[in-house]
Amino acid sequence: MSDRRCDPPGSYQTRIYLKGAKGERPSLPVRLEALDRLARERLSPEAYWYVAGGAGEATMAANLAAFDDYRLVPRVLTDVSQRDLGRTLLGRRFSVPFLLAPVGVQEIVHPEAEVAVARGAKAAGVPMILSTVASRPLEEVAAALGDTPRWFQLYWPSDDALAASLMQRAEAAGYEAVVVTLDTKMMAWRERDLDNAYLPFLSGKGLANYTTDPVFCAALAAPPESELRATVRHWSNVFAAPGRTWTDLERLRQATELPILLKGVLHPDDARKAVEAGVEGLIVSNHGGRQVDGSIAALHALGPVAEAVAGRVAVVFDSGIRCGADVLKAIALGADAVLLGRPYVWGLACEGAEGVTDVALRLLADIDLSLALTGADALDRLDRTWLVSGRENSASRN
Ligand SMILES: Cc1cc2nc3c(=O)[nH]c(=O)nc-3n(C[C@H](O)[C@H](O)[C@H](O)COP(=O)(O)O)c2cc1C
Ligand SMILES: O=C(O)C(=O)c1ccccc1
Repeated sequence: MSDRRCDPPGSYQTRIYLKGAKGERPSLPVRLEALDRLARERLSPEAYWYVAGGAGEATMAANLAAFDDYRLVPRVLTDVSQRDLGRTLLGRRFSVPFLLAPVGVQEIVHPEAEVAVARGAKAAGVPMILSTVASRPLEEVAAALGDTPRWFQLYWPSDDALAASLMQRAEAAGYEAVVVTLDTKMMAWRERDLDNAYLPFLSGKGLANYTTDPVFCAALAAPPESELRATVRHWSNVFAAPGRTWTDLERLRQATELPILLKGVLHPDDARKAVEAGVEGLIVSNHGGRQVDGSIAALHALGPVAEAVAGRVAVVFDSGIRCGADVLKAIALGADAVLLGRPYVWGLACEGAEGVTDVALRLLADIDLSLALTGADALDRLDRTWLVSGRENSASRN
C-alpha cells in the first residue's frame, strides 16, 4: 500500500504562493471557470462544444447544483497532522481517491491526445481509464503510463468476437479492469453538435482501438486507412447493440478474467441486478449530462445506489466532480472513489500532459486541505454523519 502521508500539508498551494513572491502567477488558471474559458479560446468551437456540451443543459446544471444540497460539518481539535487520501477498490489500495474518467476522441483537444493524458496521469500518480473510442491505441497509452494503474472502458460492440479481442488486448497491456459503459447505446440529441454538424468519429477520429484490432480489420475489404468511409460504416454498425439486456452480461463475463464495472447505473434496482449478475463494481454516472437531459443528478442517485449495493461491490461516482469538497461529499455518500472528467480535458487543451498533471495535483491538494480542515485524517473515516442537507441550513443529521 502507498499513501500520501509524506506530502507536506498544502505543498502545492505553498509553491504557488512562493511563485507570487517572485511576481509570477500560475500559467494555468486555478479557478476552473477561468481554465474552461482559456480552453475555449484555444479550441475550435466544434471541439470545445463537443466536450463542454451535453444532451441539453438541465442535467449538466443539476449535476453541479446537487453538490450544494449537501454540506460538510467540520470538526475541531482532531489530529490531522498526517492524512491518508487513499481508497481501497477491487481489492487494491489506491493512493488517491480519483481516476481520470474515460473521455473519447482526445485528438480533437490536443495532438498527443490520450498519450499526453497518460504522461500527465503518471506524473501526478493518478490512475487513468482509457476510452474505447480513443485516438491512440490502448497499447501505446499503456506504454506511456508505465506502472500507473489503468482500466479499460469498453463500448460493448455488437460483435462478441470484437469485444473479446479488445478485452484481451487490454488485459495483455496491463489494464486491471473493464468499465462497460451502458448509457451510450446511441448518441443522444446534442443540439450544440447538431448546430455545428459535428461528429468527430465520422471523419475517422477516435477509432484507433478499432483500426488496430485484428477482428475489426478482418471484417473490412481493405485496410482501414485506405477506405475511410467503409471503416466508419463498419464502426457505426458494430459500435453498440441497443437490443442487449441483462442476460447478455454472462457472455461478456466469460470473455475476460478482468473485474467488470458497469458505468451509467442510476437506479437502485439496476444496482441490485448488477450485484446479482456478478460484476465487481458499478459507476454511478449520467455521462456528465451528455445522454439523457432531464435525468436525475448523478449525486442524487449515489446514496440510494450505495445503499442498495451495501458494500457488496465497488461503487464509483462521476458527473460533476469539480473540487475537493465534491470528492469528500461523494465519499461520505457512499462512493469508494470518483472519476474526474471535463476539468482534466481543459488542462490537456491548454498545456498538454503538464496541464493534466496540474489539474490532477490541484484537485489532490484541494482534497487534502478540505479533509484536514473538515477535521478528518483519512478519507476512509467519512460517512453520512459528516454531512447535513445544505438547503436546510441547519446542523441536523440526514
Ligand atoms: C468529451 C467527452 C467524451 C467522453 N467520452 C466517453 C467515453 O468514451 N466513454 C465513457 O464511458 N464516457 C465518456 N465520457 C463521460 C465521462 O467518462 C464522464 O462520465 C463524464 O465526463 C463525467 O461528467 P463531468 O465531466 O461533467 O464530471 C465522455 C465525456 C466527455 C466530456
Ligand atoms: O461523446 C461521448 O460522450 C461519448 O462517449 C460517445 C462515444 C462514442 C460515440 C458516441 C458518444
